[in-house]
Amino acid sequence: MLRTSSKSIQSVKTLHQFVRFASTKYDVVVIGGGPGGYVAAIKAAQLGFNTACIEKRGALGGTCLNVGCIPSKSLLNNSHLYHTIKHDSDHRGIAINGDVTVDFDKLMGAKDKAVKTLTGGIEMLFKKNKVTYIKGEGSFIDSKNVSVKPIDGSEPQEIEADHFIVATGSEPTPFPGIQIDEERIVSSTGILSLKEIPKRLSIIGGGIIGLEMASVYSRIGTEVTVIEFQGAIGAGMDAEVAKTTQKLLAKQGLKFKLGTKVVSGVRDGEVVKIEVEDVKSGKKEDLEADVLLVAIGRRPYTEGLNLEAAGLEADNKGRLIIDDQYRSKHDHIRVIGDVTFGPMLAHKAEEEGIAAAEYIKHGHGHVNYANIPSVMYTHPEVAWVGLNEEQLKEQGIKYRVGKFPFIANSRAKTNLDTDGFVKFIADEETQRVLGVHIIGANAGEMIAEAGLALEYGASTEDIARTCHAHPTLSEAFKEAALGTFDKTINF
Ligand SMILES: Cc1cc2nc3c(=O)[nH]c(=O)nc-3n(C[C@H](O)[C@H](O)[C@H](O)COP(=O)(O)OP(=O)(O)OC[C@H]3O[C@@H](n4cnc5c(N)ncnc54)[C@H](O)[C@@H]3O)c2cc1C
Ligand SMILES: NC(=O)c1ccc[n+]([C@@H]2O[C@H](COP(=O)([O-])OP(=O)(O)OC[C@H]3O[C@@H](n4cnc5c(N)ncnc54)[C@H](O)[C@@H]3O)[C@@H](O)[C@H]2O)c1
Repeated sequence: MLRTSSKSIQSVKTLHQFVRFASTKYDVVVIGGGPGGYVAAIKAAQLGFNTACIEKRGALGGTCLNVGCIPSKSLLNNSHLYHTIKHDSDHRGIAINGDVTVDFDKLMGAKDKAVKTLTGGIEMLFKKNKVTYIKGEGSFIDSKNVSVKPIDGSEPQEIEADHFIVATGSEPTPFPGIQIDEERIVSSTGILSLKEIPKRLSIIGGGIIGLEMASVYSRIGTEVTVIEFQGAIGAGMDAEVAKTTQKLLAKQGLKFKLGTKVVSGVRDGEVVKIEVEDVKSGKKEDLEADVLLVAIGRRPYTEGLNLEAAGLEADNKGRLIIDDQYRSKHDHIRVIGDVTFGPMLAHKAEEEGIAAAEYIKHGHGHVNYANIPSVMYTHPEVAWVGLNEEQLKEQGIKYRVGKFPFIANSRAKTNLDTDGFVKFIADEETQRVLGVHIIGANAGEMIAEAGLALEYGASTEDIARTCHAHPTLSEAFKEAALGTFDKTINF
């Protein structure tokens, strides 16, 4: 049952005013309905709190379900399927009699359907768990009250809560001087909803968004150029894996301009003119594209939240400042997900959502920040968890590497899909798993086994002595573990 605060009852005179202006009180109010917020709200309700979630988008699921993880994976999966059928069928004994073409509207339609089903599913979960879904923009009045501007244009509503969980997410980092119109010069949102397949796509940023979207469009016929400021792609991948990834993506037709600075990007009618400069030599070059994607990272989003009224503070990158229990300077306002510290990943936000609700209820919660997997859903996929060689060298930790290539794995051979390898990094003395880096088909699924190993402090010998089914790609995982302390069997 909802409770109405005595403060607001005192201030109302008529029943009409009471209905319009009474502040509704909850135990827990979550601001933002993305993977962090919606999971926190469900968990809080499951723990017995009277919970509401305020979301202004008009759909639950946040960036991830609406304009991030889900639509991008739909396009990645279906473009991969198309590419495989068109270019990789003949030698598998599959004859295509007739044209294989892309119906771009339907490709986009399949993506929209996946998004709609999943975001609608969260509404059902809210109903099932008795979370009140408030559709509007939440703005702090003070540290105990928020005002909600409903998206249907009705009167603002005041909400009071004992606890707040702020999960307002992130937005694309703008490129100074480049104007996004979401038509020709697009952010990650626009690239997921283009009206037609561009002939030429230039992408600023060779990070995860850049490479996933480069893969989608390259597979369906677009000429793609990735412009990256650093000397390597992959934004934080193990250097050896990043190098192999670039080689394989280049073989698929992607062009890379590494160590290259973008000077300007301007729409000129139906084309975009881009001026770039070699970071080392300073040599300038003019490029032209039909679409330019700006994907140089994301930044925390707090617009409209009225941080000052609640006394919330942000650091110089806009991340809301919290302690190790997600508490802002007020114990009853916690902050999770992209809007605060840590990797901007949906599963990280979800884990924090659970932990924040548990902290409120029990005073303790758990997220292991040393064990958050990353996956890039290109083909082959790239996945990693734990530390990479560069980080270990920096920290002066002695380690051993075990590697196993998919070319020597029987299942990969039967699948005619043998690119990539599994790389284990283990402590030199104890063989404790320190990091796992995989490039290969299904790497994103396989990395879960590495996560479990890290969580339980397994040694590579524990893994090598665990029976893995034959023939599976996971045998490469087992053999790479073996390779850190003994000879591999099949390579
Ligand atoms: C193209 C793309 C692909 C991605 N792919 C992956 C992937 O494959 N795997 C992965 O792990 N991560 C992926 N990410 C990252 C992932 O989307 C984010 O890490 C994740 O969504 C963060 O969750 P969150 O709950 O912190 O914030 P968000 O998902 O951003 O949700 C915040 C929500 O809060 C709402 N909000 C903001 N302010 C207010 C307010 N004042 N009142 C009410 N509501 C408000 C917003 O409307 C939004 O819906 C991808 C991102 C992009 C852009
Ligand atoms: N599969 C996934 O898990 C997935 C998919 C998409 C996005 N995401 C998340 O979304 C976030 C944003 O993704 P992203 O790809 O925008 O960021 P990113 O941090 O992954 O990559 C940005 C890249 O842009 C480069 N860059 C920055 N400024 C530049 C400039 N001026 N010129 C040229 N290059 C420049 C960086 O060096 C980096 O390589 C990431 O934190 C990522 O974790 C995750």
